Amino acid sequence: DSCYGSALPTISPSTDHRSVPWGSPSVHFSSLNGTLTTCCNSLDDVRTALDDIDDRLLNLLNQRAAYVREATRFKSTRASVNVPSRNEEVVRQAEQQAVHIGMPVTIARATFEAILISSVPFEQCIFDVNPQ
Ligand SMILES: C=C(O[C@@H]1C=C(C(=O)O)C=C[C@H]1O)C(=O)O
Repeated sequence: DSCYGSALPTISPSTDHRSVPWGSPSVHFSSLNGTLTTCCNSLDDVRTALDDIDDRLLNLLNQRAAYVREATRFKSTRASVNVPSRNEEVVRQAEQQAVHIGMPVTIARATFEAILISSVPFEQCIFDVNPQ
């Protein structure tokens, strides 16, 4: 729907007070034995799933930080640590992939902007603490 685009629409809610849960579970996934499962039946169910995904994201971000650290080894000057054109390419690729896999583009863009505004200072710090 319209909330998956790169610009979010401003739409006032059709009703402001709803009996919960409204709608029907919208997360469909294959469980271990291959049967189709849906989630969720409670806010606790939702938060348990989010906590699990956040843990996996942190592990991936840890791996990414290890490669960012490695990139520093190929930079000869501090000024060459930050590469704005490459930063833009990383965000643009994330936005394009988001469209491709049908995920909200606003989330992809904001997430990768946050990754870059934290990765560059991290890489600069690694550069600074490693005198040659
Ligand atoms: C990792 C690099 O260094 C910096 C960090 C980047 C990143 O986290 O993806 C991208 C570009 C650079 O600003 C690189 O040059 O590729």
